[in-house]
Amino acid sequence: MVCGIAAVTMPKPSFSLRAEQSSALDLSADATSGLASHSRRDFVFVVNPKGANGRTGKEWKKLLPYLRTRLGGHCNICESITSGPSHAMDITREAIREGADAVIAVGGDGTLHEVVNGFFWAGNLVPSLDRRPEHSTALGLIPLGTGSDFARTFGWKNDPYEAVERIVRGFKSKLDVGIITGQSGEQHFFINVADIHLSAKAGYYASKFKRFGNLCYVFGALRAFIGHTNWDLKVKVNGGEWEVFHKVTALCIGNAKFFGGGMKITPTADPSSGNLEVVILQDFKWYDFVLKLHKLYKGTHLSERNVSSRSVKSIEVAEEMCRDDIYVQSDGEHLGFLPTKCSILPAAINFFS
Ligand SMILES: Nc1ncnc2c1ncn2[C@@H]1O[C@H](COP(=O)(O)OP(=O)(O)OP(=O)(O)O)[C@@H](O)[C@H]1O
Repeated sequence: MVCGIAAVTMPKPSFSLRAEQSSALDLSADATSGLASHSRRDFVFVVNPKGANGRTGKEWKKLLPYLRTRLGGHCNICESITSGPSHAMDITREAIREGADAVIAVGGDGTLHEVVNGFFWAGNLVPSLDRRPEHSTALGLIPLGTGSDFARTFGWKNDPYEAVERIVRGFKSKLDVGIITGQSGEQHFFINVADIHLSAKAGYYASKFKRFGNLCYVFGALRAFIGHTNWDLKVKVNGGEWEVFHKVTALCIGNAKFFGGGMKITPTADPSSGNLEVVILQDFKWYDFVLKLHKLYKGTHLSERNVSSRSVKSIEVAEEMCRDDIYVQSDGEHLGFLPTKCSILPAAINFFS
């Protein structure tokens, strides 16, 4: 048992799920037998109240009564509001350790990214402390962000009611997770797209303009063009030889298809394929973006002369000449600068789909 039927708001990462069981619920005889702890499923909703400029928090308040009606009969609904960046990660780890059946990210791609990273600790899936070894916590998503790009791969809209119905239906599929290692050697996990150079720089600046909604991506891109140069990058695929790609504008590594608020950048990616799809844009000038933007949004850019793509299990990317200023991001979150390494963890997480 993770927490009571009543929604519980937890301002700090360390919430004792089991402690709430006895106070919030009268489990009477079952509780003493130890069976009741697993008789109702425990679903933890990790809500970023500041997502989409605060819209996530407002929508969540409206959604909660509906959620209770649809799920409350079968599950303990545990609401956990994040207090700031990275909090979703801590909440998720704690919930999994305490035996939650599902952790559901409520917010945008940044919140989902943090929840996914919370499934891991020191490179491994976080184990549950009080469940059978075969128990696994499922991941869910109520997309309520600015871009909500991950949801687009499945054709989902920012519709929280539809998302609740998916969770009620309970159908799950296995999702691959990308692993990305930054300059410091520290591992991070991504579920959507990791990208390098211009797009990552644009993402970095877009995060500063979120108050303008989806326009943040336009402002971010315009800002990123200032001082941008297409650089030669070294790429090593699947542990092979280093290969030089000249004048790289952006290199994108997709577990899923969309980034930047709806751009279908890695159109052949499939988060259940066991592969990452790499798309490299070379020697793009600013006017190429004007002329080819519609193709990037539709995902029809792979046939362009200066675009290449391939399916990989792992990829390493480094500067041909050391520069230390080539941006790297994963799932729209700034990670640092090159060099970087990515690989895939196939079928790592059960996902409500
Ligand atoms: N309570 C909080 N206050 C401020 N920032 C928060 C809080 N909780 C989480 N965050 C941060 O907000 C960032 C953005 O949130 P989120 O991704 O949910 O919304 P978004 O940026 O509007 O959507 P998208 O990423 O889909 O464009 C997250 O990366 C997270 O670190």
